[in-house]
Parts: sequence; C-alpha cells; structure tokens
Amino acid sequence: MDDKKLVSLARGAMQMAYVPYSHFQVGAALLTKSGKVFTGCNIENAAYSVCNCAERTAIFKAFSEGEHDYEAIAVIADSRRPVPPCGACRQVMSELCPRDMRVILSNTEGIIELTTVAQLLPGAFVSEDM
Ligand SMILES: O=c1ccn([C@H]2C[C@H](O)[C@@H](CO)O2)c(=O)[nH]1
Ligand SMILES: [Zn+2]
Repeated sequence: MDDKKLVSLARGAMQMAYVPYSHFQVGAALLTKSGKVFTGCNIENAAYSVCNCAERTAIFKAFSEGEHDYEAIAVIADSRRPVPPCGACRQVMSELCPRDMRVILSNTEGIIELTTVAQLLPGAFVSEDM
C-alpha cells in the first residue's frame, strides 16, 4: 500500500471524529506488517484530559486485536501544516512502534511530510531507563 492510499484512509477516519469541544477533526491510519489497516479518529470528552488522539485510537485498536508489528502510520487534519502528533502520541509510538517506522503527516490540502518515530521523539524514555 502506498503512502497516498494510507493518507486517504486516514482522511476517511477523520470524518468519524467526535470533537464537540475543539471542532478539530483528526484521522489516522496504521498499516501493519501483515497488510491490515487500522484507522482511528480523535474522541473528546467533557473531562478534557481523557480526550484520545486519532493516532492512539488507531494504535490501540490494532494492539488490542493482537497486531503488534507496524509498517507505517498516516495522520491527517485540516491544519495549516501537516498535523504534528502530540507528546503523548509520540511517547506511545516510541513504545509500540519501530524506531524507523514511517510516519506520514499530512493536511487536507495535500501537503505531506515524511518522518519517523525516532525523529519525532529523540531521546525517548524507554523501559531500559528504569
Ligand atoms: O496529532 C494530533 C493532534 C491533535 N489531536 C486531537 C486531540 C484533540 O481532540 C484535538 C485538539 O487538540 O486534536 C489528534 O488527535 N492528533
Ligand atoms: Zn496525540
């Protein structure tokens, strides 16, 4: 599956966002090594701290179904620049995804930025640090 297709699946997931507070829809699509795609959207809550980002929704869906090996993730929002994952999502990616995994950041205008988990969170706190 090419990056553009993964971005288009993320765009579809964006429509599922539950965002009554920020009105900022985000979609993600996670490609597994086995070729499956798990999509995710952001899901907000009146207790703001329990809002869940699109990236973590997609990763947790996959992980909870026993899919632990990931190839790439695409993230999209109607943002001025390709939407950057928040710190919580970077930390989760650094724990559950390969350091060199492709992270495809995009916006609805079609601007795409390619990065990796390692580039998004250099010096990540990991289990070996405990
Ligand atoms: O990469 C990002 C950035 C933000 N959000 C969500 C969290 C919240 O619902 C809204 C505004 O921060 O966007 C994501 O899902 N992914
Ligand atoms: Zn996040």
